[in-house]
Amino acid sequence: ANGFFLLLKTLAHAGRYINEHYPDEGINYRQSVPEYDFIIVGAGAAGCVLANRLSENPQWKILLLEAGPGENDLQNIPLLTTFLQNSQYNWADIAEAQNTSCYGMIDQRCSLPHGKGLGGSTLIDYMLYGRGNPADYDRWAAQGNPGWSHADLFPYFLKSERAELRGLENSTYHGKSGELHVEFPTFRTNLARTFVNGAREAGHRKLDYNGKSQLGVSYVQTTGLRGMRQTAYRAFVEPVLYKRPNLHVQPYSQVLKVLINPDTQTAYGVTYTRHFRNYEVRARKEVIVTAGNINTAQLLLLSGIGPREHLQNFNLPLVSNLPVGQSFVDSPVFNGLTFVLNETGQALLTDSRFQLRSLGDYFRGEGPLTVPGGVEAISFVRTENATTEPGVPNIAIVFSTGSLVSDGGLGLRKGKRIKTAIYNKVYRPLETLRNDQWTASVVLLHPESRGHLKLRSINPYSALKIYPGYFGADRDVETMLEGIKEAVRISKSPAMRRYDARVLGIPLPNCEQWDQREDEYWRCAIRTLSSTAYQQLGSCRMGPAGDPLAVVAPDLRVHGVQGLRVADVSVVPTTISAQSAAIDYMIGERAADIIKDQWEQGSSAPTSSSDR
Ligand SMILES: Cc1cc2nc3c(=O)[nH]c(=O)nc-3n(C[C@H](O)[C@H](O)[C@H](O)COP(=O)(O)OP(=O)(O)OC[C@H]3O[C@@H](n4cnc5c(N)ncnc54)[C@H](O)[C@@H]3O)c2cc1C
Repeated sequence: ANGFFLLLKTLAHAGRYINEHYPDEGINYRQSVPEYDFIIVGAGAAGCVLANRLSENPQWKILLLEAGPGENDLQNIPLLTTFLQNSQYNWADIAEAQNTSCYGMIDQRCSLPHGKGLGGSTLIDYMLYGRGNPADYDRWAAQGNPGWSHADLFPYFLKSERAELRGLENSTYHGKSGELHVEFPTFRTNLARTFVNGAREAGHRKLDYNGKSQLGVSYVQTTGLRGMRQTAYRAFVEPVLYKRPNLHVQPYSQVLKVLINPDTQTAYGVTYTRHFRNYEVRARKEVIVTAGNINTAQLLLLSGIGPREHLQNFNLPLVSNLPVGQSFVDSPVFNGLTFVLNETGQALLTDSRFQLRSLGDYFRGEGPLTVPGGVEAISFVRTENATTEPGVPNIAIVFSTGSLVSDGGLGLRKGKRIKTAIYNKVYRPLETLRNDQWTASVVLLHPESRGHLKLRSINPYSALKIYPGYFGADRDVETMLEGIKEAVRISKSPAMRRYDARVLGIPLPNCEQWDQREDEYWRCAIRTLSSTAYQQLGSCRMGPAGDPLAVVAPDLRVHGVQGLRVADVSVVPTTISAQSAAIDYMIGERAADIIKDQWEQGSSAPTSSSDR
């Protein structure tokens, strides 16, 4: 399959070339004016929803500023997902060296990809659409965040969604008239069907994980539109941009600082850079930061909002002393559980004729290229020793056909920074093996371990120091181990035994002192090959005044500052039982309603959120 993946990679490069040489084509960018009502920083899922909903009011002028480029159809092929981490759409942050994890990554530093461009992380994500568990949101509300219980938020999930899910047409758990298409990929391998059947035999119920209950197995629901990636920008901004002269969008515009009047503690605009020139633009009403979990924290810190001592170390004048970056949490995934089959022809792109035909199929919205990164099914599991509420999973087992070598070692291996010595010893032999493989990626949904973020310098182009802290709590390793055992149990179900699938028998070089039948081997493997599951949250956590961990109030205003809100996954106060895109869309919807309520009720500014 290497040749075919090289072809796909070439297509992706062509897309990059087009973006770089014709940067504004097809983006409908309009030159900004000196003042807007609302400035939105970052065109990720939440930012795009906000741009759409706030510009519904023709009296309001909205500016959406985005640091990265526009999107490109050539890169919207879902199967290309693993390559996109090596594209211009990734900020490509790298964590600091870790003591308790990332042993298998170059310099013990795991990569932390997140999206850059119109659409944010939805440009490069795996497109899985999952909303988590009602209990996740009830936990937020119970911690002093009125308006954020599941009952409050459920309508917002439905509002965004336009479900076209075969078999769930009459489900009341799905929205039918929103902007964001949600579908099952049209293509399925027999191996995925067997996995779902095997999981059922192992006691997992087949269900809609976005329905009444979440514990069980399902084919993945994705944010695709007839097989093509649908980014947040394409869903929420592109369709309205020409119709709304009050909405301006500027790619290639990186915000450097939020401008805050130190006397009134009020945000009044931002400075940004575009094509090597700096600009200042003012906000009559509010600046809304939706720059993602990492960059939102960075922007606040650079603007004088953060822990007093940390800002003092950089001689940054303090605006509000808040724990920005202190509640960073990232769910790890273990990608090292690969099974080798006794058969060939079951994987996505094994046959060369099939590969070429698949390009034609793709343009009809069919075929294997519509499967995001090879991911086809998922089972949400509550393991025996789980501490989550009944019905709330602590592990997700994500099924994909193939293994780390299926993209020719060109995508995921590079994206994850896996050491060459490990790849060569353990995985490279699979490149020439005719037998098919499948991988169970085990995701820890509710880690106890916490990380944190710090400024590296006051240079806004310099990446933050990121300490994800994976497996700082031993308990997280044990939960992951339980997840691995459950995946192995599924592999031994009668349905799956048909393929006589065996766990890949080559041990990781740094764990060789243990036998693969011993738990200790897997504990070592977990700390070696786990990395981000792309569920980073909480760096600007939401909570009431007086909550020592809170950065924003339940109405998303930054504590102690007027005219400034944060409205993305960085505000999420506790972990969720899903990946984060659907949650980010929901936060955008909820934020838009809060803002409309506060400004449309009266013409004056909302009163100050609590000072501390
Ligand atoms: C590789 C990967 C796979 C994922 N897979 C899934 C999945 O399958 N399912 C799922 O639900 N979730 C997934 N996620 C997570 C999901 O995509 C994100 O949680 C979600 O999009 C977060 O949205 P956000 O708005 O908070 O941030 P982002 O989407 O990251 O958007 C922030 C935007 O702000 C811009 N920005 C940042 N700083 C500045 C600045 N200073 N000035 C101007 N603009 C700025 C960025 O360029 C970016 O476009 C994945 C994420 C990644 C990275």
